[in-house]
Amino acid sequence: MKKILVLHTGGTISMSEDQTTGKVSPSSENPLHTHSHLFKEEADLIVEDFFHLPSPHITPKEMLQLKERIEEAILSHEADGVVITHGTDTLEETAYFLDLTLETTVPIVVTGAMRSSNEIGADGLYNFQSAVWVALSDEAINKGVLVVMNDEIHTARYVTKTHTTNVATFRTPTFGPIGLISKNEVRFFQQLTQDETYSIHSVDKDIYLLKAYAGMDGTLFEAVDQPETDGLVIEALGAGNLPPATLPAMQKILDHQIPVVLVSRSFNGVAQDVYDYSGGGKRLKEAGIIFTHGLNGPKARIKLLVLLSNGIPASEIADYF
Ligand SMILES: NC(=O)C[C@H](N)C(=O)O
Repeated sequence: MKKILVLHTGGTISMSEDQTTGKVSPSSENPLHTHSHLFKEEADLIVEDFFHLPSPHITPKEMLQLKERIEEAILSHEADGVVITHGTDTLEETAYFLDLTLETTVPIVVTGAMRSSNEIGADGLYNFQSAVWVALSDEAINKGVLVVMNDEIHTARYVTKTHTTNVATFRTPTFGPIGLISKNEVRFFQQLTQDETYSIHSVDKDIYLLKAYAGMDGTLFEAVDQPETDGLVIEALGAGNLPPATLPAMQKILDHQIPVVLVSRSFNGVAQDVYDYSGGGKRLKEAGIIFTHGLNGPKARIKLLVLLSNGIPASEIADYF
């Protein structure tokens, strides 16, 4: 029987709702513990309450601790698969961080819930069951970190939370999910392999994320342009353009050798250096701004953090995006 390491980190999946006030808060006992027996015919679950945090409290430091615990379990052959339960607000960032830093073929699956454990139609136990099934599946081997929610399997790299409350919140814009769970069957549609991992031991970098808007000027860029700043990600307009009033401050950041990574604030598509006007993508790229292909802002920030934490010099960062 396969051994699955289950690391609970908190989030709505381990919360309950006060039936009189409607307030949702962390439960004293993880509600999923009462259901471990459901899997006794299928898997040997090793369960740990690793953190008990709402996911807005998760930082790269917790992500690194999680990565180190998983690495230890894999190296000691403690687990044939790993399931992580996590709050959904920052789930995509933790999942992508693990994807970029864990070099393994072992299935690693992240899941969560949109409804707390005692709400009508609670999705936590169902998503947890699906995640265990995916972690047990031979087809999930060597696919990098996967996110399983609401009967769908997504890559950590491109999945994103798209709705504040709907259980169908996790989507992969542009590319779509890579598999599904149909009743008790796990089916993959694509043969993916994990293609990049970086070894890191610390996450002490100051990287900021700014979003462009009509009429934006250089104020926020000037605030970010500090000696201790290690990097900047900008969610630019459309295919990858910025309002011209941002440019003088942006140029100063580039002159200070701070890597600036550009993604699009559009939900679908990839950033491209198309337009040749002041603030247009062609000119931004020529000025030294790094374009990404399909990552959203929070993911590009995680990747920049991982690359810089790995020791890659700012001058070489462009080669990795
Ligand atoms: N559905 C959730 O898990 C949301 C919650 N605020 C969290 O991320 O911790």
